[in-house]
Amino acid sequence: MTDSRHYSRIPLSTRLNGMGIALEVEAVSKRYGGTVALDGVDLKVKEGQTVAVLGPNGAGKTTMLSIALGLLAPGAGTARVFGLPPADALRSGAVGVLLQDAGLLEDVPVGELVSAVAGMYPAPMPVERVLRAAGVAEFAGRRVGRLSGGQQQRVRFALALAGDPRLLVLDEPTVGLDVDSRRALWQEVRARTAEGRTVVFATHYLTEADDYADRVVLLAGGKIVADGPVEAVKALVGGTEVRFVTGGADVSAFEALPGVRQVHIEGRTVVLRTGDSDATLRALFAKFDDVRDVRTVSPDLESAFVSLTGGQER
Ligand SMILES: Nc1ncnc2c1ncn2[C@@H]1O[C@H](COP(=O)(O)OP(=O)(O)OP(=O)(O)O)[C@@H](O)[C@H]1O
Repeated sequence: MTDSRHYSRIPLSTRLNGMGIALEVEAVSKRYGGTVALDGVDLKVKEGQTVAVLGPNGAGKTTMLSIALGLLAPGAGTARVFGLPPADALRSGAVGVLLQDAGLLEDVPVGELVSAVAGMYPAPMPVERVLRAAGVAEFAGRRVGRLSGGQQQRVRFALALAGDPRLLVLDEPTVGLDVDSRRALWQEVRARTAEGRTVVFATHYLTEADDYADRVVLLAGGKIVADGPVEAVKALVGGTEVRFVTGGADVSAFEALPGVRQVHIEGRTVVLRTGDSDATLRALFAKFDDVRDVRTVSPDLESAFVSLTGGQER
């Protein structure tokens, strides 16, 4: 028979092992007065995934992450982290969080702050390692309030790492960071995902999603409008572009080529959007002998973003 007293002494982070789903929101909605911030959002993040949450300003990214972490009450729906109410998972040290503009204690030296926060967790990362990983070691003795905006953002990242969490949730983590600090942050994120840890981050930098995420969740107007591997989301915009220069021929001749869905002309360049670039190219060369400077361009995340969010501001 299980001894429940004994069980309750096992650190929560151990009890969470092997549950499979790191973060989950189900049928979550949230309104602020007349504004619908989230409208029936479902999201399950498996352990080990690196998920980028993208969307224009006001799409609901921060609201969704805050609800998922139990920092904001949903109007409807539920949130779980490692199968538990989010507050319990957060207390256990299983989750590290970096939120936009999170306030920091200003009068405390960086090293002391990191050390105090690490001390609240059952199995923290060694403080020296946190300071190095977040790139704050060089100013560990300085008071937080004296640091620049980018340096303070690095301190926020350090605090997110302090508990050596199995899940990191980062809301626009590289805002205000210089090139080297960005690279260092992503290097640490990569090191963690290589160990099978889970990372969920919101960003406006599509290249960050492209480079570091294995899954993209695209929010617009409080709804998830695309969710899948980066390549699949890119493919949603439909097909490859074939561009070439030609002396003549009219649009309808190109429209008749196999696979072609759309044709437009940019000066002397013809741009075909095709669902089967191999077939299009074979027929193009067979039928038109004055075609030159042929290039094929795969859709990028930027075009997927614009097409799926209706070209809203981001
Ligand atoms: N405390 C609040 N009071 C009123 N409206 C709010 C509040 N917080 C968010 N909203 C509104 O909810 C919607 C979603 O906001 P949210 O901050 O989640 O978007 P976001 O995708 O994170 O945007 P951004 O990219 O600008 O950070 C927006 O229309 C925003 O104006």
